[in-house]
Amino acid sequence: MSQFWKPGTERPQGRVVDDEEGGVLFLSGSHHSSSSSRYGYASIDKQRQRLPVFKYRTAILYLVETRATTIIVGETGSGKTTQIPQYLKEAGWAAGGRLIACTQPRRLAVQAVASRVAEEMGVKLGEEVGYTIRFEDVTKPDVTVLKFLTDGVLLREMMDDPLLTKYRNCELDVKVPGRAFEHELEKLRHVIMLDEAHERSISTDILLGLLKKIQRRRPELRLIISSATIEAKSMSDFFRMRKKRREPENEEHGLQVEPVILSVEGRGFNVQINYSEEPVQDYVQAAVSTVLLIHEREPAGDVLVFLTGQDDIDASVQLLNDEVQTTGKHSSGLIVLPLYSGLSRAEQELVFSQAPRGKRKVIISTNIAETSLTLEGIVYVVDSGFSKQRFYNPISDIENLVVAPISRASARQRAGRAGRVRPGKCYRLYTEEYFLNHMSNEGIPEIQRSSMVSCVIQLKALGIDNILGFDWPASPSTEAMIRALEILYSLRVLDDDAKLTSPTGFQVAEIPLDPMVSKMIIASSQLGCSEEIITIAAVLSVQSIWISGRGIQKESDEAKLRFAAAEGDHVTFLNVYKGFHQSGKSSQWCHKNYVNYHAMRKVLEVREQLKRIAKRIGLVLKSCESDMQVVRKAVTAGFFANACHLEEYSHNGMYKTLRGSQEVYIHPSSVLFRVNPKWVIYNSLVSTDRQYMRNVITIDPSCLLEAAPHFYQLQQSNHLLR
Ligand SMILES: Nc1ncnc2c1ncn2[C@@H]1O[C@H](COP(=O)(O)OP(=O)(O)OP(=O)(O)O)[C@@H](O)[C@H]1O
Repeated sequence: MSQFWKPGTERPQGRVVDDEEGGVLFLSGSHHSSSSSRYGYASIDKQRQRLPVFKYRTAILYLVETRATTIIVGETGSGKTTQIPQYLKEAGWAAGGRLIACTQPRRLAVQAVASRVAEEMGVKLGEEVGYTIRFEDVTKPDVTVLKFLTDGVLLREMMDDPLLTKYRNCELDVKVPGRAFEHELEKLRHVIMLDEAHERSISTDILLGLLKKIQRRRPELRLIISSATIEAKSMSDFFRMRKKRREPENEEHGLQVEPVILSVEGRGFNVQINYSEEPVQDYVQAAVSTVLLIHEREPAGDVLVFLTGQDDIDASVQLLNDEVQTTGKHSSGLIVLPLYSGLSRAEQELVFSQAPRGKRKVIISTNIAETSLTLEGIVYVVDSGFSKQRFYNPISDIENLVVAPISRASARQRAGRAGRVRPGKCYRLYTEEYFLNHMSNEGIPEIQRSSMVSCVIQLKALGIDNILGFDWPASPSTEAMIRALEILYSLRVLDDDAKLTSPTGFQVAEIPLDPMVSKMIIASSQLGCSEEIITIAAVLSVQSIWISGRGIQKESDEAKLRFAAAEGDHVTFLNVYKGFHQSGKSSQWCHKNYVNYHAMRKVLEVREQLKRIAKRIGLVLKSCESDMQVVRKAVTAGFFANACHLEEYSHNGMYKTLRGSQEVYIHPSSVLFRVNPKWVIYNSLVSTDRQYMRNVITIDPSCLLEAAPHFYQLQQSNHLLR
């Protein structure tokens, strides 16, 4: 490997050195001195005590006792996520029916951390320690005291309980005076921990703004904000109360409202960083070659590879599996597993299973595995240096998923996936010079590069009317806000006073999907095609149901033609779903038809969950059998804003969006590629050399006027009906 790889510059051990100084991600000053086997045999209590955060237990508990907001910064693997909630419980913060909540930005991390903490506490998952993620609640009322949940779920819970009073689970008599009041106040004291705040997910940012607001009303609500790399100072400034808002009576109760920062020193095991000597041209190919080299030359230990999305992960899984089958020489003993959010639960959980003796597990993942996860066997990490990120342009109202370079903070998180239970190595598929001089230090907060539509609807559902005046840790652009209000108004989710409409606005807010998809589902209930539309919504929620990859494009395109519907992709999805169902949900059927079996299992899961929600909010579940005209109408009711028409004299399939006149093309993966019907609606855009529409359906333009007369103004109607 020496020809290809350059180790990061060596530094003496013993002190945490910032990697900018020396080009080495220093995991020196390592807390663990034990070998992996020693570590493996240590009792759970011993393991817990060896974590760097343990030395800070008393300090943390003191700060939480005396401060409204505590910001804890510590290296990856120092024990923040798994230990701090347990310390709080041990110190009595869960006594008297209270609940300690700890949020994570990612679903997989929530499940993994909850089961680890349950194991450490020796309890059954779902009892004292539980978790809640979208569509899944594994907690027990009156029994669960430690609850892990996604930041998105906590936000949704706030819609029903804006002051989060349920986290105290006890009645309160607020009128009692004097010492009794203190007793009542005691009941209110509970802790919410926002973990991995450095990821700056939209939901975490909204929570930060909301919790700051709640704290003004309920300062006895304690907040812990924890992260590996957060810019602690700016977070602390955000929570600093402005003078006029300070409430001296809280300080009389011994509580200081000003935030405090605690820095936890010490890291996990050493991780040796290696950089590519030359810039890499093709990171998929480079990742595959690196895995094969590791397998050939390095001692036992599993490998975790970070790529960007389902396409390149599936491609590299296939390349590695081909290698295993054809040459067998270098690759026997490899077990290759994909990991991305489009996989079903069962498939995702495979990555936690232990490889059989003599085998090496290779997990190829998106950044879903970047934070909080401990995958026990991982010794080697391969980092492509890229991830798929959302970028939104409020002027064109186009949100793209773009493959973009990661930040140094992300690179450190990725490296940190090795070295959690024993020393490890990280292979970065970029040069050291690039890491030091060209990578940004932190990523851009998601809120500043996303459409605000979902965010606005959530805030509205929380009763926050002055959205433009909301206190954000990082402000979204005014254009994005205005654009979101405009879209929600046109979907008739907001009324003339920018309040949620009844029932549509409230129903849309209840469905945890993009409001356009939610509106499509609500319309389908009225049109009598909700069974079909819910299937379509479930398919749209996974990245792709097709198997694609190098060398199989022709076969996969031919297979797709077997299901292709003249109406477009949405109806094609219904044909695939029907075929899958009729085959008895068979994996062989999927294999034969180039359909991604994992993705179809996920579709089944999401579909069931959506049906449950639809019933709960009073929608009628009904099938339209073969009447695809109503299906198109329902899609139009949600996605009318994405209507496009083919340019009259276009010979290369150029469309223009009706609103904004943006130039767009049908994506080659669509069944309507090269068919080029006159009028279409798309579900999303991807941008490569051009703006491509993904998941496209033909429409009758008169349906646009029917679905959104206010949106497509009269002056456009002549053009529409031309
Ligand atoms: N499932 C697990 N199996 C074995 N060890 C684990 C597991 N989960 C956690 N650990 C041990 O606990 C340590 C601390 O994990 P924890 O997730 O609490 O750290 P953290 O500081 O929150 O890191 P990060 O910011 O990366 O999430 C790990 O480095 C590992 O040694």
